[in-house]
Amino acid sequence: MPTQTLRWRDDALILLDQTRLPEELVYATYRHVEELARAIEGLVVRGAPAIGLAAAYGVVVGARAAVNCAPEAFCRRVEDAIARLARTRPTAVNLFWALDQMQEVLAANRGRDNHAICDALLEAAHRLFEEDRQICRQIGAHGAVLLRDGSQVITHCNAGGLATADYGTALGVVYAAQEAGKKVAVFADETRPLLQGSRLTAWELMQSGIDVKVICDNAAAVVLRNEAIDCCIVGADRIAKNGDVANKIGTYGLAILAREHGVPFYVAAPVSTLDMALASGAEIPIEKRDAAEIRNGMGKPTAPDAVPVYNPAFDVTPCDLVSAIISEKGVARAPYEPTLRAWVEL
Ligand SMILES: CSC[C@H]1O[C@H](OP(=O)(O)O)[C@H](O)[C@@H]1O
Repeated sequence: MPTQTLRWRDDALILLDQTRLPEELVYATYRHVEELARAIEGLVVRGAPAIGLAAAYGVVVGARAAVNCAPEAFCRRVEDAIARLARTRPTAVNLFWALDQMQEVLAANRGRDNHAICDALLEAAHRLFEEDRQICRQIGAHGAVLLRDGSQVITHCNAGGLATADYGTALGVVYAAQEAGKKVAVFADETRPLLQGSRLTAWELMQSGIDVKVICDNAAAVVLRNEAIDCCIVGADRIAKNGDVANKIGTYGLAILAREHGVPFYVAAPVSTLDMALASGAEIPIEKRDAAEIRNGMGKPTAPDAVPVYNPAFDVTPCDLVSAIISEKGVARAPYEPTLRAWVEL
């Protein structure tokens, strides 16, 4: 993964602007919480782990902007930053998990001077970033054993280095298999309406020299029918304790197609994507996004401008369609709850 999704430099958060890919490699600098919040809402940075990391650094941005306030006002401003970042996107639980980590650091350092609190918050954000890099590689290692040399896989959306600190979750499995000497060919669903597959996954895999073909989302059925597909592998934004998986819209349909064709359907995600407070996927909040994303697909009219639109950004794949869940702790198979609980408690 030759480019960095996000990095902290000169007291600011630098984001690769993923809305400009694949045509342009543009980095943007964020020193204000509101600007960063809008960047998360606009998918400048996207992908469950990357959203969490951007928000963690966003708390540091907010703290530094308030460092000259009186202590109580400073802490209020930091908590306001956390609250604003928590309102950006509702589905990826990693966002709330990361913000909770930052809230704990603030609470543990109350009473210290503002600069010391800023330093503690920055140290925590860096720790989360480095942990994510390691976790993605652990997920990759666990998942790579599921792929044979010469595997053909279908992915959906982008769960690669662009969705994480780097390396990725679903694509991390592909990278790890390739590093283990196994040749892997990827069919990347374009993933309407925002085309994270054709714009981001294809770009990322080509940068890494991995065999990739882009397919229309509605071609996945015939690819599963006509090609020797070994598995489907996707990321996740939130996994309920029974193993139901919220992921990019279209994932549920791909899982049904995989089952119809007798192809394993794997989900790769860090433990921070588990939401053990939810009994099932029915309780996962699904982000509804603006109609313009469908009416003006990536910038040009593709539907009447007054046509009503239904644009859920995610769907839920029932656990019975999931062949295995791969995390940094290992590979879980149904029934999922006991293993997921052990992963969270380990
Ligand atoms: C590694 S999690 C990536 C996950 O996030 C994507 O959603 P979005 O691009 O809207 O942030 C998609 O659901 C991916 O599977």
